[in-house]
Amino acid sequence: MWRRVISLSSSISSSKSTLSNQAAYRLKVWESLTTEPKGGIVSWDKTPFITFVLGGPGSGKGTQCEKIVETFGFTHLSAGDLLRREIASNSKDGTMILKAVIEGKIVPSEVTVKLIKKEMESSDNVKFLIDGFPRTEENRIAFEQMIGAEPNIVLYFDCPEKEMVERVLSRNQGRVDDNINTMEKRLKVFEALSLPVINYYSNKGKLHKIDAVGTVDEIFEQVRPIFDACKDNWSTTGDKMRI
Ligand SMILES: Nc1ncnc2c1ncn2[C@@H]1O[C@H](COP(=O)(O)OP(=O)(O)OP(=O)(O)O)[C@@H](O)[C@H]1O
Ligand SMILES: Nc1ccn([C@H]2C[C@H](O)[C@@H](COP(=O)(O)O)O2)c(=O)n1
Ligand SMILES: [Mg+2]
Repeated sequence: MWRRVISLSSSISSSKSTLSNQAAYRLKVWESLTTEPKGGIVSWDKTPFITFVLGGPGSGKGTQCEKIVETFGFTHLSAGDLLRREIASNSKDGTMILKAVIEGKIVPSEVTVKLIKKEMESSDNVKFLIDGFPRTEENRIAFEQMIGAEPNIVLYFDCPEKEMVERVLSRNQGRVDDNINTMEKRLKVFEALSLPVINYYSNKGKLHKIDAVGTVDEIFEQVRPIFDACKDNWSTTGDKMRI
């Protein structure tokens, strides 16, 4: 397995420029389409507290989100889960989403942000963990434009590729993308398109980098103080929002 990951790493640089070019093109198209926010941004009764949860495939985002929900009362919105729900419900975008997920590609931002927005609007909570999003600069800009908000903090679970591959291949949850072929593609996409987003938040001083190797409880002990330190920020938020 390790050997396969090493060879994958060496192929990343050759594929990166193509992926980046595609992303830059899509970003340009997106920006040209979104001079005005579509469908109106969310209007809040109380200021939301938004956490983006980032990290490579299998780095443990969902696992840590469950612990954050239990301990700090956040609402967990996993972009991947919302997209899988669309596939399962045979919605109009279901086939397109399934194809993207199997190929390890990123679904167009407008589709994903609409799903997130719907969940945020119908929630009584104002503390959100948005897991696996934004995966690209296009995702990030779409969120800002369609939701009209930015994250308060961003968590980044930093995990070696070897560990991510092992975790994904032993996950056993029946996911169509938990196989070595899709995983190799997802790792390339993560490096080419998601790392720039992580750097963006690092430059803004919003990033909390967490070493994602260790037991689930050990990792959570790095996460806990981040939220303890934010409690004052969200204690002024209420529990209702409206459109
Ligand atoms: N610290 C850990 N040590 C060992 N295994 C872990 C750890 N954290 C999570 N796992 C396991 O690794 C697998 C991947 O974890 P999880 O689903 O939380 O990752 P993820 O970042 O949400 O992945 P994806 O981006 O593919 O949704 C799961 O089977 C989970 O039980
Ligand atoms: N912002 C996102 C999040 C997810 N996807 C697609 C592509 C991913 O490989 C897949 C699974 O996501 P995960 O459960 O690993 O977070 O869903 C996307 O296109 N855009
Ligand atoms: Mg997950």
